[in-house]
Amino acid sequence: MAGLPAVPVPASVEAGGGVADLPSVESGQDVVVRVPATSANLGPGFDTLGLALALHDTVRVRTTTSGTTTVRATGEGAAGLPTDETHLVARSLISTLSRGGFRASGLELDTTNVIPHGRGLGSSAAAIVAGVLAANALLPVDRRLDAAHLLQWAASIEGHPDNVAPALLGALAISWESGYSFHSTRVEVHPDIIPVVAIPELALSTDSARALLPPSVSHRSAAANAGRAALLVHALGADPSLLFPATQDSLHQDFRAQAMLPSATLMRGLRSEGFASTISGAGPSIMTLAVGEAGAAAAEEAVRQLVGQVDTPGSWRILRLAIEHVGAKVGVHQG
Ligand SMILES: Nc1ncnc2c1ncn2[C@@H]1O[C@H](COP(=O)(O)OP(=O)(O)OP(=O)(O)O)[C@@H](O)[C@H]1O
Ligand SMILES: N[C@@H](CCO)C(=O)O
Repeated sequence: MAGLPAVPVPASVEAGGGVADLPSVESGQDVVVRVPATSANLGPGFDTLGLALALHDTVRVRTTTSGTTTVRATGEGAAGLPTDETHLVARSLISTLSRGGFRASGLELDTTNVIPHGRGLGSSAAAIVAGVLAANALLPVDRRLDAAHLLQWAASIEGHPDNVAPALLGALAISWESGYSFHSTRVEVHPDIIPVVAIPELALSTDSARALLPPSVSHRSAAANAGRAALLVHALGADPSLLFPATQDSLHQDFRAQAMLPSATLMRGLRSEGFASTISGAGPSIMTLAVGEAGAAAAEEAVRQLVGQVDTPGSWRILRLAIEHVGAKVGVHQG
Protein backbone atom coordinates (compact mmCIF):
# COMPACT_ATOMS: atom_id res chain seq x y z
CA MET A 1 0.00 0.00 0.00
CA ALA A 2 2.94 2.33 -0.57
CA GLY A 3 2.69 5.74 -2.25
CA LEU A 4 -0.64 6.86 -0.83
CA PRO A 5 -1.82 10.39 -1.50
CA ALA A 6 -3.38 12.21 1.44
CA VAL A 7 -7.04 11.39 2.10
CA PRO A 8 -9.06 13.87 -0.01
CA VAL A 9 -10.82 16.69 1.82
CA PRO A 10 -14.25 17.52 0.39
CA ALA A 11 -14.22 20.74 -1.64
CA SER A 12 -16.94 22.38 0.48
CA VAL A 13 -14.92 21.88 3.69
CA GLU A 14 -11.69 22.99 2.02
CA ALA A 15 -13.48 26.15 0.85
CA GLY A 16 -14.32 27.00 4.47
CA GLY A 17 -17.81 25.50 4.55
CA GLY A 18 -18.90 23.73 7.74
CA VAL A 19 -20.09 20.15 8.17
CA ALA A 20 -23.68 21.46 8.36
CA ASP A 21 -23.39 22.52 4.71
CA LEU A 22 -22.67 18.97 3.56
CA PRO A 23 -25.40 16.80 2.02
CA SER A 24 -26.83 13.99 4.19
CA VAL A 25 -26.27 10.32 3.58
CA GLU A 26 -29.44 8.36 2.90
CA SER A 27 -31.53 7.79 6.04
CA GLY A 28 -32.89 4.34 6.95
CA GLN A 29 -29.56 2.61 6.37
CA ASP A 30 -28.65 -0.07 8.92
CA VAL A 31 -25.10 -1.48 9.02
CA VAL A 32 -23.20 -3.72 11.43
CA VAL A 33 -19.43 -3.76 11.94
CA ARG A 34 -17.49 -6.42 13.86
CA VAL A 35 -13.92 -5.51 14.81
CA PRO A 36 -11.25 -7.64 16.52
CA ALA A 37 -9.03 -6.85 19.47
CA THR A 38 -5.37 -6.37 18.65
CA SER A 39 -2.09 -6.68 20.49
CA ALA A 40 0.51 -4.17 19.34
CA ASN A 41 4.31 -4.07 19.69
CA LEU A 42 4.68 -7.83 20.45
CA GLY A 43 7.91 -6.89 22.28
CA PRO A 44 10.33 -5.29 19.80
CA GLY A 45 7.84 -4.03 17.18
CA PHE A 46 7.00 -0.72 18.88
CA ASP A 47 4.42 1.23 16.81
CA THR A 48 5.06 -1.24 13.99
CA LEU A 49 3.79 -4.79 14.62
CA GLY A 50 0.32 -5.88 15.66
CA LEU A 51 -1.63 -9.11 15.85
CA ALA A 52 -5.41 -9.48 15.45
CA LEU A 53 -7.12 -11.56 18.15
CA ALA A 54 -10.46 -13.38 18.07
CA LEU A 55 -12.21 -11.15 20.60
CA HIS A 56 -14.66 -8.77 18.93
CA ASP A 57 -16.64 -5.59 19.50
CA THR A 58 -19.82 -5.14 17.45
CA VAL A 59 -21.40 -1.86 16.42
CA ARG A 60 -24.77 -1.40 14.71
CA VAL A 61 -25.43 1.98 13.07
CA ARG A 62 -28.73 3.32 11.76
CA THR A 63 -29.11 6.59 9.88
CA THR A 64 -32.19 8.59 10.92
CA THR A 65 -33.68 12.03 10.40
CA SER A 66 -33.80 12.83 14.16
CA GLY A 67 -31.12 15.53 14.04
CA THR A 68 -29.25 13.89 16.93
CA THR A 69 -26.68 11.21 17.58
CA THR A 70 -27.41 8.65 20.29
CA VAL A 71 -25.17 5.82 21.45
CA ARG A 72 -26.32 2.85 23.53
CA ALA A 73 -23.37 0.83 24.80
CA THR A 74 -23.34 -2.48 26.64
CA GLY A 75 -20.44 -4.53 27.96
CA GLU A 76 -16.86 -3.49 28.68
CA GLY A 77 -16.44 0.11 29.86
CA ALA A 78 -20.00 0.99 28.78
CA ALA A 79 -20.97 2.88 31.93
CA GLY A 80 -18.16 5.41 31.57
CA LEU A 81 -18.65 6.31 27.91
CA PRO A 82 -20.45 9.29 26.39
CA THR A 83 -23.80 8.60 24.72
CA ASP A 84 -23.66 11.38 22.12
CA GLU A 85 -21.49 12.42 19.17
CA THR A 86 -18.41 12.65 21.42
CA HIS A 87 -18.37 8.82 21.77
CA LEU A 88 -15.22 7.55 19.97
CA VAL A 89 -17.13 5.36 17.50
CA ALA A 90 -19.52 8.22 16.68
CA ARG A 91 -16.69 10.75 16.38
CA SER A 92 -14.76 8.51 14.01
CA LEU A 93 -17.90 7.84 11.99
CA ILE A 94 -18.92 11.50 11.70
CA SER A 95 -15.41 12.64 10.75
CA THR A 96 -15.19 9.91 8.08
CA LEU A 97 -18.55 10.92 6.60
CA SER A 98 -17.32 14.49 6.45
CA ARG A 99 -14.06 13.37 4.78
CA GLY A 100 -16.29 11.75 2.18
CA GLY A 101 -18.21 14.99 1.72
CA PHE A 102 -21.34 13.99 3.68
CA ARG A 103 -22.99 14.16 7.10
CA ALA A 104 -25.82 12.24 8.75
CA SER A 105 -29.18 13.84 9.61
CA GLY A 106 -29.32 11.55 12.62
CA LEU A 107 -27.49 8.51 13.96
CA GLU A 108 -28.39 5.68 16.31
CA LEU A 109 -25.51 3.50 17.45
CA ASP A 110 -25.70 0.28 19.46
CA THR A 111 -22.33 -1.01 20.59
CA THR A 112 -21.58 -4.34 22.24
CA ASN A 113 -18.17 -4.04 23.87
CA VAL A 114 -16.20 -7.21 24.53
CA ILE A 115 -12.65 -5.80 24.31
CA PRO A 116 -11.56 -4.43 27.71
CA HIS A 117 -10.61 -0.74 27.71
CA GLY A 118 -7.16 0.60 28.57
CA ARG A 119 -5.60 -2.86 28.88
CA GLY A 120 -3.41 -2.94 25.76
CA LEU A 121 -5.85 -4.89 23.60
CA GLY A 122 -6.62 -2.20 21.06
CA SER A 123 -10.05 -1.08 22.28
CA SER A 124 -9.61 2.47 20.98
CA ALA A 125 -8.40 1.19 17.60
CA ALA A 126 -11.41 -1.14 17.41
CA ALA A 127 -13.75 1.77 18.16
CA ILE A 128 -12.09 3.95 15.51
CA VAL A 129 -12.11 1.18 12.89
CA ALA A 130 -15.78 0.48 13.65
CA GLY A 131 -16.69 4.13 13.10
CA VAL A 132 -14.58 4.50 9.98
CA LEU A 133 -15.88 1.30 8.34
CA ALA A 134 -19.50 2.04 9.24
CA ALA A 135 -19.21 5.52 7.71
CA ASN A 136 -17.61 4.10 4.59
CA ALA A 137 -20.52 1.71 4.15
CA LEU A 138 -23.03 4.55 4.62
CA LEU A 139 -21.42 6.80 1.99
CA PRO A 140 -22.49 6.67 -1.66
CA VAL A 141 -20.35 4.09 -3.48
CA ASP A 142 -18.36 6.69 -5.43
CA ARG A 143 -17.35 8.53 -2.21
CA ARG A 144 -16.02 5.48 -0.36
CA LEU A 145 -12.37 5.20 0.67
CA ASP A 146 -10.36 2.27 -0.65
CA ALA A 147 -8.47 -0.09 1.69
CA ALA A 148 -5.28 1.96 1.65
CA HIS A 149 -7.08 5.21 2.50
CA LEU A 150 -9.13 3.48 5.23
CA LEU A 151 -5.88 2.45 6.91
CA GLN A 152 -4.39 5.92 6.46
CA TRP A 153 -7.47 7.62 7.87
CA ALA A 154 -7.99 5.25 10.83
CA ALA A 155 -4.27 5.40 11.74
CA SER A 156 -4.26 9.19 11.62
CA ILE A 157 -7.22 9.28 14.05
CA GLU A 158 -5.46 6.83 16.41
CA GLY A 159 -2.04 8.48 15.96
CA HIS A 160 -0.16 5.25 15.27
CA PRO A 161 -0.95 2.38 12.89
CA ASP A 162 0.00 -0.78 14.79
CA ASN A 163 -3.49 -1.56 16.18
CA VAL A 164 -5.75 -0.27 13.42
CA ALA A 165 -3.79 -2.17 10.73
CA PRO A 166 -4.35 -5.70 12.12
CA ALA A 167 -7.90 -4.73 13.13
CA LEU A 168 -8.55 -3.96 9.45
CA LEU A 169 -6.42 -6.67 7.82
CA GLY A 170 -6.39 -9.56 10.31
CA ALA A 171 -3.39 -11.79 11.22
CA LEU A 172 -0.04 -10.01 11.69
CA ALA A 173 0.30 -6.50 10.29
CA ILE A 174 3.62 -4.77 9.71
CA SER A 175 3.15 -1.02 9.51
CA TRP A 176 5.40 1.86 8.61
CA GLU A 177 5.19 5.62 8.29
CA SER A 178 6.46 7.70 5.44
CA GLY A 179 6.06 11.44 5.87
CA TYR A 180 2.50 11.72 7.14
CA SER A 181 1.38 8.51 5.44
CA PHE A 182 0.83 5.21 7.19
CA HIS A 183 1.22 1.94 5.29
CA SER A 184 0.74 -1.65 6.25
CA THR A 185 1.09 -5.16 4.95
CA ARG A 186 -0.49 -8.38 6.22
CA VAL A 187 1.51 -11.50 7.06
CA GLU A 188 -0.05 -14.93 7.66
CA VAL A 189 0.61 -16.35 11.15
CA HIS A 190 1.87 -19.92 11.75
CA PRO A 191 -1.16 -22.10 12.71
CA ASP A 192 0.54 -23.54 15.83
CA ILE A 193 0.78 -20.15 17.56
CA ILE A 194 -1.78 -19.60 20.34
CA PRO A 195 -1.84 -16.26 22.21
CA VAL A 196 -2.55 -16.49 25.94
CA VAL A 197 -3.52 -13.12 27.38
CA ALA A 198 -3.49 -12.15 31.07
CA ILE A 199 -5.66 -9.09 31.74
CA PRO A 200 -5.44 -7.24 35.08
CA GLU A 201 -8.32 -5.42 36.69
CA LEU A 202 -6.66 -2.01 36.61
CA ALA A 203 -6.52 -0.07 33.35
CA LEU A 204 -3.70 2.15 32.08
CA SER A 205 -4.32 4.62 29.28
CA THR A 206 -2.07 4.51 26.23
CA ASP A 207 -1.43 8.25 26.63
CA SER A 208 -0.04 7.72 30.17
CA ALA A 209 2.12 4.81 28.99
CA ARG A 210 3.47 6.83 26.05
CA ALA A 211 4.32 9.72 28.38
CA LEU A 212 6.83 7.44 30.16
CA LEU A 213 8.99 6.95 27.08
CA PRO A 214 12.23 8.92 26.70
CA PRO A 215 12.54 11.26 23.68
CA SER A 216 15.55 9.34 22.35
CA VAL A 217 17.17 5.93 22.75
CA SER A 218 20.70 4.62 22.26
CA HIS A 219 21.95 3.31 18.94
CA ARG A 220 22.61 0.01 20.69
CA SER A 221 18.95 -0.35 21.81
CA ALA A 222 17.67 0.63 18.37
CA ALA A 223 19.93 -1.93 16.70
CA ALA A 224 18.90 -4.63 19.18
CA ASN A 225 15.22 -4.00 18.46
CA ALA A 226 15.71 -3.92 14.69
CA GLY A 227 17.21 -7.41 14.81
CA ARG A 228 14.58 -8.84 17.15
CA ALA A 229 11.67 -7.30 15.20
CA ALA A 230 12.97 -8.81 11.96
CA LEU A 231 13.41 -12.16 13.70
CA LEU A 232 9.88 -11.90 15.13
CA VAL A 233 8.28 -11.63 11.69
CA HIS A 234 10.08 -14.84 10.70
CA ALA A 235 9.18 -16.56 14.01
CA LEU A 236 5.48 -15.63 13.73
CA GLY A 237 5.19 -16.62 10.11
CA ALA A 238 7.50 -19.59 9.70
CA ASP A 239 9.44 -20.72 12.77
CA PRO A 240 7.68 -20.41 16.16
CA SER A 241 10.67 -22.05 17.90
CA LEU A 242 12.33 -18.60 17.65
CA LEU A 243 9.52 -16.73 19.44
CA PHE A 244 11.34 -16.46 22.75
CA PRO A 245 14.43 -14.57 21.52
CA ALA A 246 12.28 -12.73 18.96
CA THR A 247 10.02 -11.13 21.60
CA GLN A 248 12.86 -9.43 23.53
CA ASP A 249 12.37 -5.64 23.65
CA SER A 250 14.88 -2.88 24.43
CA LEU A 251 12.85 0.22 23.55
CA HIS A 252 9.73 0.61 25.68
CA GLN A 253 8.82 -2.13 28.17
CA ASP A 254 11.41 -1.26 30.87
CA PHE A 255 10.45 2.44 30.79
CA ARG A 256 6.79 1.57 31.32
CA ALA A 257 7.30 -1.01 34.06
CA GLN A 258 6.95 1.59 36.86
CA ALA A 259 3.31 2.20 35.81
CA MET A 260 2.42 -1.52 35.83
CA LEU A 261 4.61 -3.28 38.36
CA PRO A 262 2.51 -6.48 38.75
CA SER A 263 2.43 -6.83 34.95
CA ALA A 264 6.18 -6.26 34.61
CA THR A 265 6.86 -8.80 37.37
CA LEU A 266 4.52 -11.31 35.73
CA MET A 267 6.19 -10.85 32.34
CA ARG A 268 9.69 -11.23 33.78
CA GLY A 269 8.60 -14.34 35.70
CA LEU A 270 7.15 -15.90 32.57
CA ARG A 271 10.23 -15.05 30.49
CA SER A 272 12.51 -16.52 33.17
CA GLU A 273 10.59 -19.79 32.61
CA GLY A 274 11.17 -19.55 28.86
CA PHE A 275 7.76 -18.25 27.75
CA ALA A 276 7.60 -15.71 24.89
CA SER A 277 5.76 -13.07 26.94
CA THR A 278 5.45 -9.35 26.24
CA ILE A 279 3.48 -6.36 27.42
CA SER A 280 0.43 -6.26 25.13
CA GLY A 281 0.26 -2.87 23.41
CA ALA A 282 0.83 -0.11 25.93
CA GLY A 283 -0.11 -2.54 28.72
CA PRO A 284 -0.91 -3.54 31.32
CA SER A 285 -2.06 -6.92 29.89
CA ILE A 286 0.61 -9.54 29.27
CA MET A 287 0.52 -11.67 26.14
CA THR A 288 2.35 -14.98 25.83
CA LEU A 289 2.80 -16.46 22.36
CA ALA A 290 2.49 -20.17 23.04
CA VAL A 291 3.12 -22.96 20.55
CA GLY A 292 0.59 -25.78 20.25
CA GLU A 293 -2.11 -26.92 22.69
CA ALA A 294 0.42 -28.23 25.23
CA GLY A 295 2.36 -24.95 25.07
CA ALA A 296 -0.83 -22.93 25.63
CA ALA A 297 -1.87 -25.11 28.59
CA ALA A 298 1.62 -24.71 30.11
CA ALA A 299 1.49 -20.93 29.60
CA GLU A 300 -1.95 -20.69 31.22
CA GLU A 301 -0.77 -22.68 34.21
CA ALA A 302 2.41 -20.59 34.58
CA VAL A 303 0.36 -17.36 34.40
CA ARG A 304 -2.07 -18.71 37.02
CA GLN A 305 0.79 -19.58 39.38
CA LEU A 306 2.66 -16.30 38.93
CA VAL A 307 -0.40 -14.03 39.11
CA GLY A 308 -1.05 -15.33 42.61
CA GLN A 309 2.44 -14.13 43.59
CA VAL A 310 2.24 -10.64 42.04
CA ASP A 311 -1.35 -9.53 42.66
CA THR A 312 -4.65 -10.32 44.36
CA PRO A 313 -5.55 -13.87 43.29
CA GLY A 314 -8.56 -13.91 40.99
CA SER A 315 -8.13 -10.28 39.93
CA TRP A 316 -6.74 -11.22 36.49
CA ARG A 317 -8.59 -12.76 33.55
CA ILE A 318 -6.61 -15.37 31.65
CA LEU A 319 -7.81 -15.91 28.06
CA ARG A 320 -6.56 -18.31 25.42
CA LEU A 321 -7.38 -16.53 22.15
CA ALA A 322 -7.26 -17.61 18.54
CA ILE A 323 -5.65 -15.41 15.92
CA GLU A 324 -8.27 -13.44 13.93
CA HIS A 325 -7.18 -14.07 10.35
CA VAL A 326 -9.63 -11.92 8.41
CA GLY A 327 -9.98 -8.62 10.28
CA ALA A 328 -13.01 -6.35 10.62
CA LYS A 329 -16.22 -7.21 8.78
CA VAL A 330 -19.01 -4.91 7.64
CA GLY A 331 -22.50 -6.05 6.76
CA VAL A 332 -26.09 -4.90 6.40
CA HIS A 333 -28.11 -5.56 9.58
CA GLN A 334 -30.43 -8.54 9.14
CA GLY A 335 -33.80 -8.35 10.91
N1 LIG B 1 -15.84 0.66 22.33
C1 LIG B 1 -15.50 1.90 22.68
N2 LIG B 1 -16.39 2.90 22.62
C2 LIG B 1 -16.04 4.15 22.95
N3 LIG B 1 -14.84 4.52 23.40
C3 LIG B 1 -13.92 3.56 23.49
C4 LIG B 1 -14.18 2.21 23.13
N4 LIG B 1 -13.07 1.50 23.33
C5 LIG B 1 -12.15 2.36 23.80
N5 LIG B 1 -12.66 3.59 23.90
C6 LIG B 1 -11.94 4.80 24.39
O1 LIG B 1 -10.55 4.54 24.34
C7 LIG B 1 -9.99 4.51 25.67
C8 LIG B 1 -8.97 3.43 25.78
O2 LIG B 1 -7.97 3.67 24.83
P1 LIG B 1 -6.44 3.43 25.12
O3 LIG B 1 -5.73 3.74 23.84
O4 LIG B 1 -6.01 4.17 26.34
O5 LIG B 1 -6.33 1.89 25.46
P2 LIG B 1 -6.53 0.61 24.55
O6 LIG B 1 -6.83 1.03 23.14
O7 LIG B 1 -7.53 -0.26 25.21
O8 LIG B 1 -5.12 -0.09 24.65
P3 LIG B 1 -3.86 -0.12 23.63
O9 LIG B 1 -3.95 1.11 22.75
O10 LIG B 1 -2.65 -0.11 24.48
O11 LIG B 1 -4.01 -1.38 22.87
C9 LIG B 1 -11.19 4.28 26.58
O12 LIG B 1 -10.96 4.78 27.86
C10 LIG B 1 -12.29 5.02 25.85
O13 LIG B 1 -12.20 6.40 26.08
N1 LIG C 1 2.51 1.19 19.97
C1 LIG C 1 1.53 1.71 20.90
C2 LIG C 1 0.45 0.68 21.07
C3 LIG C 1 -0.68 1.14 21.94
O1 LIG C 1 -1.66 0.15 21.78
C4 LIG C 1 2.22 1.98 22.23
O2 LIG C 1 2.92 1.11 22.70
O3 LIG C 1 2.05 3.09 22.75
